[in-house]
Amino acid sequence: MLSLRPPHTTFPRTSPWLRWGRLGGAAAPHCLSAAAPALARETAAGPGSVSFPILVNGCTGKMGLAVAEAAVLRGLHLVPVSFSSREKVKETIQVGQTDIRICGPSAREDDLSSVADEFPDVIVVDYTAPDSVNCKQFNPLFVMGTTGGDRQLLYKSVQDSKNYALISPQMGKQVVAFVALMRIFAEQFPGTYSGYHLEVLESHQASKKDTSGTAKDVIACFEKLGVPYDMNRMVKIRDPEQQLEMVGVPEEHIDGHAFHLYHLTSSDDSASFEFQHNVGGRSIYAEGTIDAAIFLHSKVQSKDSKRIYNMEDVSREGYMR
Ligand SMILES: NC(=O)c1ccc[n+]([C@@H]2O[C@H](COP(=O)([O-])OP(=O)(O)OC[C@H]3O[C@@H](n4cnc5c(N)ncnc54)[C@H](O)[C@@H]3O)[C@@H](O)[C@H]2O)c1
Ligand SMILES: O=C(O)C1=N[C@H](C(=O)O)CCC1
Repeated sequence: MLSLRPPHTTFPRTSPWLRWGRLGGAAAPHCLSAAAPALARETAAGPGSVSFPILVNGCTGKMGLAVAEAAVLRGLHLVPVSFSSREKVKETIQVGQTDIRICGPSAREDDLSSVADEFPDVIVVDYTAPDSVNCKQFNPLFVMGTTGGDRQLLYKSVQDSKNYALISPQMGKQVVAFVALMRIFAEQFPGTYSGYHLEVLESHQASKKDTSGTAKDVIACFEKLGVPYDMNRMVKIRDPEQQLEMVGVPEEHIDGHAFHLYHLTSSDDSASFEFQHNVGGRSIYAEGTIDAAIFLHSKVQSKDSKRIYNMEDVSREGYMR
């Protein structure tokens, strides 16, 4: 079933998922070249830069740690506490010169209210798990990178509180721009792909509990373009062996990657279109998150009338490095 003919000579009838095996080794390094420079190359805050306290929830996880490291390198003041899941509570984590005390979820509202007193302008960044998305933030100014949970409720609670927040399931600026492009595409050419069939595949680390929030946003654009899609049909790959052999995820990124493929086929199979965005590691998200925190801090300082932002706002206002 695997087509080995060059893509321009064929309109594949096979599942694009199967064709990922063929794309594997060759495509991955090229796709991964979009990743941001390694965090280690970043320098501390330069002239004209800002500094404010930042508290990162989920520091025992991959994103939380990457964001904490990026915060230090960008000259922000890392608050030495972090919320995590119950089993990690005894841990202390060192990031730069800061020893971060890990607190359990139950401490979220009580023990740490003193942090908000001590650091009134602290921005809280959350990279935990879908089941904590709707927990009340002890501090009203936050950047929500965690995906899943009840998103409507999340927006409603921020709206009701009239506080500031930046919420995005996608912090990587190149992917944010791709999703924005898809949105504009759909707004300008609604219904263009009516009658087409859509296949969506997403591959993430085995620990990812929810469906990709980015894929959901892109699918909403395809729906405007005329292609209805049942989310239950999405192929979600979480098995490391399949990821290595079929998707072509490099081994070093098995624990942290986001590979997406959207494939459109016309009803008579005479035309097909394919969109991909493949990211390995956490660096583009960590950098984007710091950009988001700096952006949100500036909005709070200027008492901006808009209260809830997304990454498109950050990018459009030139905050993404
Ligand atoms: N917005 C983005 O651009 C973006 C990028 C990458 C990951 N993510 C999302 O961020 C989240 C974290 O990703 P990760 O790769 O760091 O995962 P991870 O599993 O490496 O880390 C999650 C951390 O959260 C902690 N945790 C789990 N449940 C918790 C709870 N109820 N309360 C507090 N802490 C809890 C865990 O102990 C762990 O340390 C996921 O939802 C993921 O989808 C978003
Ligand atoms: O869990 C991840 O890894 C990612 N999740 C986001 C999503 O759900 O779309 C995107 C970035 C990587």
